[in-house]
Amino acid sequence: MTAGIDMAAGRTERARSRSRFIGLGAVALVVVYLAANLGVAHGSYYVQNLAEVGAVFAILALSLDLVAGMTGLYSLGHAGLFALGAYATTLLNANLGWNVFILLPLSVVGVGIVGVVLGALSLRVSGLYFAIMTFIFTLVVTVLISDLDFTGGLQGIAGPTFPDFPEGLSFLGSSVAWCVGIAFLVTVVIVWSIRSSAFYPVLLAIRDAEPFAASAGVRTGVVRVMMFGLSAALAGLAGWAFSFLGFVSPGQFNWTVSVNILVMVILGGINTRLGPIIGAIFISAFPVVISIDPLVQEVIFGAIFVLVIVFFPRGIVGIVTSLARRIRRRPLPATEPSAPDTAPIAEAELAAAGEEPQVSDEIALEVRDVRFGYVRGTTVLDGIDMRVRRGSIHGLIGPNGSGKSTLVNLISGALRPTTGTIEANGHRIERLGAAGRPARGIMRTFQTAVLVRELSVRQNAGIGLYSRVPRISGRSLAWPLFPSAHRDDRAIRTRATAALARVGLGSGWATARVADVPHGVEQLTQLAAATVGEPSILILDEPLAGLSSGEVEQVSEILRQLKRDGVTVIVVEHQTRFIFEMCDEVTVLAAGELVTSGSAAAVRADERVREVYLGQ
Ligand SMILES: Nc1ncnc2c1ncn2[C@@H]1O[C@H](COP(=O)(O)OP(=O)(O)OP(=O)(O)O)[C@@H](O)[C@H]1O
Repeated sequence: MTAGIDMAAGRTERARSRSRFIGLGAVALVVVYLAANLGVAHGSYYVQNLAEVGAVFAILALSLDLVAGMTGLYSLGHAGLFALGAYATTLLNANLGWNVFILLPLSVVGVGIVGVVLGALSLRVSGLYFAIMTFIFTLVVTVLISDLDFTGGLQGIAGPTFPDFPEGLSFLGSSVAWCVGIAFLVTVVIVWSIRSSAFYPVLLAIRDAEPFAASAGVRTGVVRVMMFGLSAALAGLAGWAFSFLGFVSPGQFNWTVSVNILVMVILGGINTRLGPIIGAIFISAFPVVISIDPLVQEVIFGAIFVLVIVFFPRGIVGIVTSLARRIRRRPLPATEPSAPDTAPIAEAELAAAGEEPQVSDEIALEVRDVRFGYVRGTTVLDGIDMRVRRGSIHGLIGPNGSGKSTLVNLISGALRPTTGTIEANGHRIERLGAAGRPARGIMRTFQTAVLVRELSVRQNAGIGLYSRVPRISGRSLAWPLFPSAHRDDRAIRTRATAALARVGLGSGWATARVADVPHGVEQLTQLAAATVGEPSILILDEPLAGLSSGEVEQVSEILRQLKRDGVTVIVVEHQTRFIFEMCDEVTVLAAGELVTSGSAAAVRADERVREVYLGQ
């Protein structure tokens, strides 16, 4: 007991000194930033221009990393968005005399709205098609600014003059250097804040494991569009700041600029804190500092880029972090989740539970006359009825291709039935998307674990709490500044740790990256993510696939415990022995039709089941 208290005290002390360290680090960074900005603002024209252009491109690279790195949207539209910010500021100032400080929110919000519209249109397609759509956007913008009379055509137009500091502040030096520097700082704060927030794992889930994110309650399409809007707004900010550096002309915003911004992100290190900044500084400063023949320079750039992509896909920062990880690497626990390091459900807890709880007669979930076909005119499920009693373990079995996963996908909202109704906890849910299920108390796992491989086991488990954290996306813009965010971080961590312990994954696994853990641990992590939000209905699609006999026994124990906790469990599984041992009731499908549904004993004895499923 004393040891436990001492350990807790030790942890608190460590946490305190860690946050003191982070606080001191933040103060040191601000001091370094202010000193650097002051130095630039007093520097020569050459130094100022180098730093200002570098900072503008760093804003662009960070804004692109928000979508390319965090949500997997490789945009080639950022030069177009950048141009809109720069031209809007220049033209509205030159022609209408609007103040540059009024043009700041206008550029940011205006380009942000363009980004939302472009994102909403382009996100109907993905991957390569998304890149092409956004590339076309940049082409259209550059054609327009080249051909229209009032934009100054190919010659361009002189940008507005940024007002100097008033007399008393003239010791600060160049006001443009501060303007660009502050725009850069604001971008860093927003992007880093999102990276440090509880929303960040959710974004990576949208990128790498979309069905998992949707099953946790994330409206993935909406979040993608909003992220693209935010990224566009930051590109608009870069354009606003850039307009004060001299002339704006079409050549500064053509499609090669979009490619360059992407190269900055990838070369520096995609989805890393410093990578986009390092990439932007390197690519924008290289031609200025090393003055060589442009052709030779292009060749050197190309060679560096190819080498990095082939050998170090995570860029310059990736090289450093993988070296650091190699030095720090800690051994993982034994591969069996029931090994000593893990914490299988406590014996005492099981003993205290006593007799198996009675299953109530209340219906938790009812499927009525559901029909579905993947292609119009075909039928995969034909008039399925299924009633699941509250607190029961309900098995769903049938030969391969009988429609079990399809039915599970209809219940969990990944698909919508052609006709028929689905009612859960007294609410009709058949028209509600997957993201609406957690609010109705429904969570699920997948046949093949769908997780974010670069995140830890605990971070993945925490994603299951998404729908329980209020305004998580909005607060992520300034996450460290909200006291409530610190409370949420702690709560997510504590609940995810507890959920992992409930499925037998002790602290040894919690911090391991999913990419490094064995299959059994992945399956249990899915289970922890699905149960962390304490759903009333849990759907498990083949939870035993690929598990060892020890792990199967462990999953059986977990199901028994869930039943004791009053959770209704629907389980699809091929291992009939497990199904008939574990389940109160079983529904059998064959070729998309209902064969029978009833108590496990009755179904087991049913001749039709033996024929269609057991092959007897
Ligand atoms: N995305 C899809 N598009 C078209 N047809 C599909 C799709 N997914 C499944 N099917 C078809 O629907 C039918 C039912 O498939 P489903 O995966 O639901 O069966 P299952 O009982 O879960 O099979 P298994 O036990 O092999 O996972 C099969 O004929 C399958 O080929």
